[in-house]
Amino acid sequence: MEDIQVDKKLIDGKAIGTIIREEIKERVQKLQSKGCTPGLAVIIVGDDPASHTYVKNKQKSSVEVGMKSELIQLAATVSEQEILDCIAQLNDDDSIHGILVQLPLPKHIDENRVILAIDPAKDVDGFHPVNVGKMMIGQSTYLSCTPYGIIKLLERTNTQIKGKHAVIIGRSNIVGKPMGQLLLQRDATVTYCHSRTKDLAHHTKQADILIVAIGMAKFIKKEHIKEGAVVIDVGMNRDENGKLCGDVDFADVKEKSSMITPVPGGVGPMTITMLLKNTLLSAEQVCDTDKHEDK
Ligand SMILES: Nc1nc2c(c(=O)[nH]1)N[C@@H](CN(C=O)c1ccc(C(=O)N[C@@H](CCC(=O)O)C(=O)O)cc1)CN2
Ligand SMILES: [Mg+2]
Repeated sequence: MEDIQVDKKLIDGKAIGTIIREEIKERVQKLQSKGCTPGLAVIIVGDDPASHTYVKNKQKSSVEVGMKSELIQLAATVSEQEILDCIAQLNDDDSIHGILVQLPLPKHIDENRVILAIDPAKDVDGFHPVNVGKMMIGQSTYLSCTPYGIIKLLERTNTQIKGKHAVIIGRSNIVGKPMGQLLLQRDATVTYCHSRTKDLAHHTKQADILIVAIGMAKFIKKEHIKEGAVVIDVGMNRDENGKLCGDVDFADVKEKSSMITPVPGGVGPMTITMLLKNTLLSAEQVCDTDKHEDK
């Protein structure tokens, strides 16, 4: 018999993402049998190679689960009004259930105005203030894909959240801030840390669940964590050899943690998985008469 080595400490976002994508695919097939194909439109501005890679991945993944994918590529010199016009057209297009604008945008474009132009019902990134507001007060809505994916990683690994102390390093609108809210709603005690936090290790050492989104390669060492902590690494950096790595020094921290996400293959694949999930939910709202609880 084949001996399959399973690393029990590793939170395998790629594997968990694949299982969830299979579930999404089945639900897409159900919609298709009723004559409705979920459609995702992605707007990309400029030619940042990393952004183009993520967008290609989003397109490929959406087609793999049976969705229609539409790509709108705009030059880096495009005016803000042209982007807004493009969004207005997609808002009115009944074959499109999800719209996202790949970030970051060029400096001359106001990201907030662009996000505000997306119909909240099609905002599958969960970045529109209406959806952020709903999330804050615990109403059913599209959740920002990275924190939503992290919640799914914790759930699917049976990590208890209730009563645990979760420490988040990072306070961005798309990861840190919503992450804390989602954990709070699941009865965690939440501490936010950031670049100005004094004695960071004092806080991180108290974490049962440590979420790291600080943007500094291999910054978190074993001295920063409590024995047995669950460590979630949102970072994506290049190390001194140009190799992709997280904000956590994986080799240093792994032994002391009870579970840890790798980079690559941890949080990243879940971000795209939850984008597919949000697009599915949007299409179900429009096409399906069945009620779906799990938003
Ligand atoms: N409109 C949005 N823009 C951006 C988002 C977002 O959610 N919506 N998030 C990031 C980029 N991003 C998706 O857009 C993203 C980044 C990385 C990954 C990922 O799977 N990473 C892999 C490694 C990839 C590699 O080899 O380079 C991993 O961690 O395993 C997915 C999505 C900013 N912009
Ligand atoms: Mg800008």
